[in-house]
Amino acid sequence: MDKRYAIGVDYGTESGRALLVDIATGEEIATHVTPYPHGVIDDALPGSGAKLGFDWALQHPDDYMEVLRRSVPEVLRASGASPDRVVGIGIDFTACTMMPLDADGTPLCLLNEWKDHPHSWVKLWKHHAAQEEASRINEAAAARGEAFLSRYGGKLSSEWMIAKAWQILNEAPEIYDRADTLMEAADWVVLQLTGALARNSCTAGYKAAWHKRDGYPSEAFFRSLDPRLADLADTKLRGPVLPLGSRAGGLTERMAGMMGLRPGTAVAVGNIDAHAMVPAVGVVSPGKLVLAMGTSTCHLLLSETEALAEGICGVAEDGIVPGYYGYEAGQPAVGDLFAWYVNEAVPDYVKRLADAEGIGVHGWLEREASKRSPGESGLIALDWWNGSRSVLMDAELGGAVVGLTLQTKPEDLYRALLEATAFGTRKIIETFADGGVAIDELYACGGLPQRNRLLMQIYADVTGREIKIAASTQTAALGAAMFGAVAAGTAAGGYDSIAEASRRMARVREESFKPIPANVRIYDRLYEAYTELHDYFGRGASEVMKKLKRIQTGQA
Ligand SMILES: Nc1ncnc2c1ncn2[C@@H]1O[C@H](COP(=O)(O)OP(=O)(O)O)[C@@H](O)[C@H]1O
Ligand SMILES: O=C(CO)[C@@H](O)[C@@H](O)COP(=O)(O)O
Repeated sequence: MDKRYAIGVDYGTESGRALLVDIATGEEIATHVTPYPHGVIDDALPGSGAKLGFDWALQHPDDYMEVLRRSVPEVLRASGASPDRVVGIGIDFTACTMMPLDADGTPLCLLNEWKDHPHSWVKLWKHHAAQEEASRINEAAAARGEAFLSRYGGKLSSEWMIAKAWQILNEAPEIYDRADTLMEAADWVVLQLTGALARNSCTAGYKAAWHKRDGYPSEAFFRSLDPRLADLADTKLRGPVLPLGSRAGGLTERMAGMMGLRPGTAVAVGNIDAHAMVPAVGVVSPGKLVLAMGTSTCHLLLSETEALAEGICGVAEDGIVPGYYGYEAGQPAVGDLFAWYVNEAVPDYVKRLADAEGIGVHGWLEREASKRSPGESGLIALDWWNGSRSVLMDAELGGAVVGLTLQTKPEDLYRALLEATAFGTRKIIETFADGGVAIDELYACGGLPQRNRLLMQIYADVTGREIKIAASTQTAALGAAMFGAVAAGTAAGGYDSIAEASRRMARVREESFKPIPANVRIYDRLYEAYTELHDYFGRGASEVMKKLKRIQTGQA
């Protein structure tokens, strides 16, 4: 029988990758990565050099097109697959990564008139400069007893659509007025591919407070924030919201020509990167927590019921796999935290030793830290280098390391940072359980599980649970490809459900990480210390982290 393929395009924080997959077996035939030419723009705008404010993070929309221009033709070339055999294409994206568009769907930052204004650019998920708006949204929603708030653990994040939209309105009303729509980058790329405006239920549900039955928050709520926001849902956020796996449309002639694919090839609605990974590790039923571990970690879980637990970032019906409530929690700095240490704080001698051995700084630190046993360093750290996105949901919190002495070594600190992220994950698991959301099994995917064995053993020891690892090293792109096959449907050579696609295409590795009882006992005690610090700095006993932030940003 002739082979059939799907292409998944995964848009990460620093780069995008295309993956061509055999849909009968899940075999990954070819992959290609395109680093974003402009990277993360957090200092000054390209072109004008206009300086950006504190906590800003932008991207260039043409970088997303560059991934399609380079990586898709490259996977076709490398695989030798005929475009006729590609049944569907799906994409996944970081989120909320959003931008203002004009009526033609052109990002305002690509128009001469607006290109020098920071608010016309794509705001990346980790743009944290809308915290003031987020705090006011949360106060207003709590005061009005808005039902949507409890679906987001009691707080909407500064990373999300409404806070970012309001920041644009507050700081650049002329850009807000000029924007015909505000759109997730995931939906914008689908719009480019198909010409169809089709928002997806995943980003809408998790990032724009949209609900399958109730829609967006009410006009009255938006009006209570600011009368100018009253019609936000009907104007800037308008457009159909379609369930995951829906066919947004077919590839336009122009895009098909650009990528070397067949016009009309099915294109799935967009998806969030972490959420796309769930079916790609074979998880399409409740009780299995998926840790999508990369720059950040997202924790994803399916459930038959809607429980409004404290630890969640969001719960959305059909938000991950249609037919279930999907829960999301997250830690916004994990790989990024380790990267910070390696890039900003590791002494030169470590770099020299690692270079001499040709093993890379992470590899050297992992090896040396593995020689330590739990608790030996006397250190404990809080993992909030990029704020807290779950349980506390507070972007103004910062990191901390307690127990430093003159004997502390770089590998001790590195290990303390790995452990801090594991404690943060345990805190999320326990908060879910306390809120009535059962977790029976742990699965890990993303870039980190294959890169750092010590990290995964620490996670098994700290959580006291076995951790199964995805067989695929590009789980998000694989998930996106699966949704591409579902968008095609069996009639066009794909699948009719993501559960079926997952059964055929997803696998976990034979090897898993199992807890070591002696380590579990020590980590139980260290976790008590973590919880003490977590509650002290995070629940109001000490305002010192906020005080520092106020001094840093020049507030009273
Ligand atoms: N050996 C390692 N140990 C721990 N972290 C690592 C290691 N190698 C790379 N990283 C971190 O992994 C992150 C990238 O993860 P990846 O899943 O590839 O990217 P993304 O989340 O952007 O899709 C970076 O933050 C990097 O610092
Ligand atoms: O916020 C989400 C998912 O909800 C992610 O897109 C965001 O944390 C970015 O994830 P990465 O770690 O860069 O893949």
